[in-house]
Amino acid sequence: MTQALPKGLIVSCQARADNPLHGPMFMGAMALAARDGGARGIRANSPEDIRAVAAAGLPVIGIHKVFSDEHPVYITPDFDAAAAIVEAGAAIVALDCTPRPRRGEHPQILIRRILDELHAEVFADISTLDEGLAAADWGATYVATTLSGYTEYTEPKPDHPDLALLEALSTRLSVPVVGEGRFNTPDWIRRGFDAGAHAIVVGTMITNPREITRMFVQNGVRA
Ligand SMILES: CC(=O)N[C@H](C=O)[C@@H](O)[C@H](O)[C@H](O)COP(=O)(O)O
Repeated sequence: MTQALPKGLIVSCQARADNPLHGPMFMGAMALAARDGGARGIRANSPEDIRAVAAAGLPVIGIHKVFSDEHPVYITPDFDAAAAIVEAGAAIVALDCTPRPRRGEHPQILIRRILDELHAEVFADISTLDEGLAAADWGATYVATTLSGYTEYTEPKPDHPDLALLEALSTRLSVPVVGEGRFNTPDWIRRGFDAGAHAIVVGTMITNPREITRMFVQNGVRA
């Protein structure tokens, strides 16, 4: 089966409401810049931003973040969120496939409905090997390390990607495995591909000038 997501670098173009670059105009421009720099795909949040980044002509991994005080799951937590981003032009839907409480369907049901009813591919964001194996069993088209370090039961936010998880998934799975989360330098990306990644998603270090500036200030500036 041919997948929509090519091998290579995928750039995540996201800016939350408190970020000066929030909004479809900026995210659309980021996607064009990423395409011209060699990105093979774009990850974007919300129907508005997805419509804007689609103009770059690359495959889009769409997410729809819905934050709530009641549930820890916020990345595409239910079927309506998935349907809205497919309608906006995402051929691939990424969703949280951890077993944590959510407002929508169990991920097993959600994956099936996205495949069968929306005819989109499914990109499973997971945080452990078991979660990745389960998501692939349930039919996910891709499995990605996105949530490692961001669930209560995984190592809290180390400053490097989870290469061990990437390698374990690549060894065990036949679906393409994607590295995502804290791939902050080209060297980490190389190591990610060496560990078996089909693609690597980079966000912050390419599309978030506020965090890039902070990193320079904290690590390079002498007071
Ligand atoms: C945990 C979570 O919500 N991750 C989000 C998923 O869409 C984004 O905030 C990240 O920026 C993205 O995964 C890329 O990772 P990094 O920015 O580290 O390159």
